[in-house]
Formats: sequence, C-alpha cells, structure tokens
Amino acid sequence: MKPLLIKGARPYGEEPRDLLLRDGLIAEGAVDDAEVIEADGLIALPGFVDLHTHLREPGREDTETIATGSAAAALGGYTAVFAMANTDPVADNAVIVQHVARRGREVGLVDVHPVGAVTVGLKGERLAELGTMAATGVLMFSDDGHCVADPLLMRRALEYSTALDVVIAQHAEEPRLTEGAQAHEGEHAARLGLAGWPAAAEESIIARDCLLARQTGARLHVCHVSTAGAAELIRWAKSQGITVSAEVTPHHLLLDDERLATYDPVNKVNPPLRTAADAKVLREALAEGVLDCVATDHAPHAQQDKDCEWSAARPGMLGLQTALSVVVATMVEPGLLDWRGVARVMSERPAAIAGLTDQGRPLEAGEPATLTLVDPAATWTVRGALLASIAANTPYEGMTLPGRVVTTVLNGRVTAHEGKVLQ
Ligand SMILES: NC(=O)N[C@@H](CC(=O)O)C(=O)O
Ligand SMILES: [Zn+2]
Ligand SMILES: [Zn+2]
Repeated sequence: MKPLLIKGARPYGEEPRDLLLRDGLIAEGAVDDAEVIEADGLIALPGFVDLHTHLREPGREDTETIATGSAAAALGGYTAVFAMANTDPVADNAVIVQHVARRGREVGLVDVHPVGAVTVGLKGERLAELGTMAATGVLMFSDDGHCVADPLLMRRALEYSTALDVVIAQHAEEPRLTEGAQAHEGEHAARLGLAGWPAAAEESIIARDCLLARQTGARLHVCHVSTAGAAELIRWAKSQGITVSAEVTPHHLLLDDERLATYDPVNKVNPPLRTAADAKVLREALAEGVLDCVATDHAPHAQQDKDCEWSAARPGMLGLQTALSVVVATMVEPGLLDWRGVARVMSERPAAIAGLTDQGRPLEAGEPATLTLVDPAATWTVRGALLASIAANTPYEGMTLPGRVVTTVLNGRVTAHEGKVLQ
C-alpha cells in the first residue's frame, strides 16, 4: 500500500495540517512517493462508529446485505458498525455471529462487529449463550427490535455481562404499554386515530434498567433514546454513578410527530418520532454529554413493507449515509456542537462504550489511520434511490442537507472517496 498524504485538512476543524498515512498508521515526516489527497477546507475527524445498524444479512438480503450496508457505512464516513442481532436466523449463537464477522471482513469496507442476541430467538424467554458468543469476540448484546421486558431475565443478563465484560444494549419498550401502538401517543396520533406509543413505555424500562445496572454494576447502554423524560432519567442515573450510556438517532434529533400529518409510513419508526419539544431536549442532552453518542438505527425495509397502510408498514428508516449531515444541521449549525464535539459523539464515545481500542483514536502520529474527511461547506440533496442501500426508505427524501463526507479511510486504506466505494 502506497503512503497517502492528506494535504491541508483541518483536524477537528482546527488549524490545517498535513496528515501522512503509512502502513495503516498516521506517521510523522514526509515521503516522496505518497499519493496525495488535496483536502483544503475539509475537516478531518476520526472515523465514525455506529453502535446500532441493521444489515439484514442473513435473511432479508432483498433489503440490505453486509456488502451494501458496509458500502452505505463507508460513504457515510463510518469505519465501524455494530450489526444488530434481529436477522433471520437470529444472531443468538456463535455460528451466526462468526458468519457476520467473517462476511464483514471479506467485504472489508468497515469493521463489522456482530451484536449477539440477549435471549434465544429474541423471544425474551431464556438467555442465549452469551459466554460462547463473547468468546468469539462479541462486545455487545441486544434483543433490539424487542425489549428484554422480563426484569429477572434482564437482571441475569446484566449479571453475566459483568463477568464477560460486555455491554447490554436495551431497546426500551414496555410491551404491555405498546400493544398495537403505531405512533407517539399525543395530539397528532389522536387526530389520525392511530394507537399511541406513550413516552412512559420507554421511560419505565429505562428507569428499571438503570436500577438493575446499579444493582449489578453492569454496563447498560440505552438504544435510541427518544423522549425528554428518558434524557432526564439518564441524567439522574449518571449523577448517581450508574454505568449507563445512551445513544440518540439522527431522526429523533431532527424530525418530530408533525410528520404524521403526511401519513407516509416512511416516518414510522420505533421508538416513534416524538414531539418537537422532545427533539429539542435531546439535542441539548447530546450537546451536554447526558446522551453519549449518535447511533443511526439504520433500518432498511422493502418497498412493499413501506408502500402500504400505516398500520401494516414496518417501522424503521435508513440512516448511515445521512447521519453526519443531520448532525451538522441539528447540532453544528445551531452552535450546539463544534467539530471536536462531532468527533466525540460520532466516534470517540461510541468506540469507548463498546470497548474498541482501534477506533475513535486521536488524529496523531502512531495512531491508526482511520479517519473521515468532511466538507462542511457542501450541501447535497437526498435521493433514496441513489443511496448504496438496497432499500430506499429515507425520511429525508428531497431534502437538501449540509455537510458532505468526502473521504473515508480505514487503517490507511481509502474505503470511500467522492461518493464512490473503493475496494
Ligand atoms: N427502529 C425500528 O423501527 N426498527 C428496527 C428495530 C429497532 O431498532 O427496534 C428494525 O429492525 O427495523
Ligand atoms: Zn430498537
Ligand atoms: Zn434498531
């Protein structure tokens, strides 16, 4: 691999500096034979880490594969993704998680870390073999798509996780409170006659799980926090020294339940789009560090599962290729985060939460050459059909968003450049 010289990029948005990438690392000094990337005006950030991606392989390769999802990730500036376990078959055993990891390595565009299921078949009845999966290198477990609702089972999972030194990521949804739920319980859902998904269904599980994390000393991670009340609970738990971390999705930062008026199921997601007041609190909580990081919850769905009646549509939205731009629109442009802050929420914190040691590193000599170049001045218009995912269910269709990922580099190798993936 030829050395690569990135000329004039601004690390973390600060003073321009040349970055020499050699043998997979950021290096000192200069060389004659380097390939040059002119990066005048571009911001250099550590490669993004997504703790919450649905790659749909095995089982729904008609909507996304590890190859197409990895391409979307690289184009979105990501260098590592955590692939959720709600595949078919479920990633609840060593064979499936090893398959996902191996396929990710073959594709080679991002580090694909399989998430193991907490319970067998995501059924919430008995624990999966967490130890066997952890022994293959699984760092995070989640029944995402489903909540581990049984408090005793959740307690046991947290207890095991401490011995294995892994994270348990919870999709917080009390199932009895969301039976038949279609949208955030509030004014807009009521007007359309859609069954409500109350904030309390999310918040009651988060409160319970924080108490269980205190009891067990485990590392609890809360997926896709969507309400103001949930952010307040996490603030409280952290103030008590409870080892809890939390993510927020780009769509919960930008969008709200006024979108229900469109009656377009592209806006259907779990947890649902909440109120504009919730979104504002989430942005502030992310800026403050109460919410640790942004995670996409990239959830591809087939056209027939979205072009149908609201109640029949599947929940979920694409996110990998639009995340950075939504963060720029909601956090950077309003002055809530600077580029150091973007590095924190997109890369450093998620890497630390999962326990990755080769991602989210400082842009300094001797560190892995794993980084993303962003053009802060560029804008682009989202077209679902042009995204690398097989599915096209983006809620940002036709929107012009600020900030564009120009180049992604993983261990010194360019994985995406100017909108094209390189293998
Ligand atoms: N977020 C969603 O609405 N859907 C996710 C599951 C999940 O994250 O709960 C999916 O797998 O489609
Ligand atoms: Zn979920
Ligand atoms: Zn999810």
